[in-house]
Amino acid sequence: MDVLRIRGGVPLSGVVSASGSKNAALPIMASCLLAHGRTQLERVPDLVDVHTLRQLLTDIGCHIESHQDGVLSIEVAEESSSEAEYELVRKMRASVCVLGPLLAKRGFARVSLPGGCQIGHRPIDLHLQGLSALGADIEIRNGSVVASATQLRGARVTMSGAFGSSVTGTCNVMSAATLARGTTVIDAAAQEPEVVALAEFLNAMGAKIEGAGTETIEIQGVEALEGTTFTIIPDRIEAATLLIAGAITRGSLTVNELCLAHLEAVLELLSDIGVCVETSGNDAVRVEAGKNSFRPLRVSAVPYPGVPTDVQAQLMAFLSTIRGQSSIRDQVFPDRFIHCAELNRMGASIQQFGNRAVIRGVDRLQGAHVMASDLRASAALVLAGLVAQGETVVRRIYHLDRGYEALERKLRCVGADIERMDAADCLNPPQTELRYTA
Ligand SMILES: CC(=O)N[C@H]1[C@@H](OP(=O)(O)OP(=O)(O)OC[C@H]2O[C@@H](n3ccc(=O)[nH]c3=O)[C@H](O)[C@@H]2O)O[C@H](CO)[C@@H](O)[C@@H]1O
Ligand SMILES: C=C(OP(=O)(O)O)C(=O)O
Repeated sequence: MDVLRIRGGVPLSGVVSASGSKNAALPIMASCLLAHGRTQLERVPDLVDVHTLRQLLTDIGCHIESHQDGVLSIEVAEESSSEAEYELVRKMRASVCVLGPLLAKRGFARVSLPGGCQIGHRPIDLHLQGLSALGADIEIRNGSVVASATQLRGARVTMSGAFGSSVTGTCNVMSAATLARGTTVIDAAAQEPEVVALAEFLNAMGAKIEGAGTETIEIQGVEALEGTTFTIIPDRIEAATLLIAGAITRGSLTVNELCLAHLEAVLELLSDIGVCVETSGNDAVRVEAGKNSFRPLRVSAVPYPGVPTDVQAQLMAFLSTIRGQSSIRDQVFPDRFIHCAELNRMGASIQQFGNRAVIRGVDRLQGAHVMASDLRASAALVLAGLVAQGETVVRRIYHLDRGYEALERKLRCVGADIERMDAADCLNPPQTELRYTA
């Protein structure tokens, strides 16, 4: 099993590019099931979740070819199987996004209940209520959702749950509604850029969707959708992770090929902390953190356009290195705090109180052997390792590989001392000495 070994303390400097967005690419790939003819997707990130979904789509009849530079062509070759098996679905949350398209196009879907990151309770009741409202018969049988419908009908549905709107729930219902008879209105729709990207993609295939990016989405059903060509939006979570890598190492780092508009809350937060943030056009940001003194602060992770829950762990790593007391509340996934204990192993001082973590900044983190528990927790541990004194070994990086394209290569290009190696070659915990600030 691979691990990442990081020797911390190098301020990152230079230029690095954001990849295409995982969370936009996955529902878009799933929605290719709705179309006749071939779709060409550009800027698809090369990461494990994309490979997993590719396998799943192949199993249910898609013909998929990879071309150079992240170009993927997807065409439905046959429709005899509409069953997404546990072995693949358990590996990632977004596999549930095939449910709506299969139901709308083939009238039947059997999809294992999804896996994904262990970041707390992750029901799919809003997906199922939405699809039922469109006329589907749905039951849970032996760990799978079994859904059928001869013809979906437009309806008014809500995506409002106890912790906000569901992102993949909105994607599922919106894509199913494209082929429903009549008009569907989704109230309390998720407003994330990935939902907007999916709506734009579906419209490019011939759907009639309005209002994506607001809390009300209206979809007029059409008879059929046709393949198209579409470019995946930049990954705002990866971009934020890279910017925090620049800041936490007190470096000077430019991230380009990102979408500035999608990162406003994160950039404002970095500025509030005291990081010098310079933007250039709509697609590049430089963080300069060498000589600044930073301020602790209170952050709440909330739905878009606020600070994303998917950046919460990475921010926590950064705040751990800033003197004074900060706090982070996660209002989307109130239990998403497994990384606290691992950051504390590196000398951080973090205490969890319900959906809030209180962080007392320390002068220095120390290298340690740590274990990744989920995708963004892995990223947080890598960031902590980049600034820690001595050597950090991050284990279980298969979580990281699910959602980051070539992260260690990108970090190495801007100066990080980071390498992937076999766990067996990295057995001895590093010798470090812990020094806390009072
Ligand atoms: C593949 C993908 O795009 N994953 C993202 C997506 O996950 P995902 O779409 O799974 O997350 P949701 O937006 O559905 O979840 C948001 C909140 O709603 C709750 N909920 C969700 C569905 C439901 O049917 N009932 C319900 O109560 C969840 O438990 C959570 O508290 O959005 C999350 C929130 O921005 C991100 O962290 C994930 O990276
Ligand atoms: C939580 C995430 O992914 P998933 O929803 O696939 O578990 C994520 O991308 O941070």
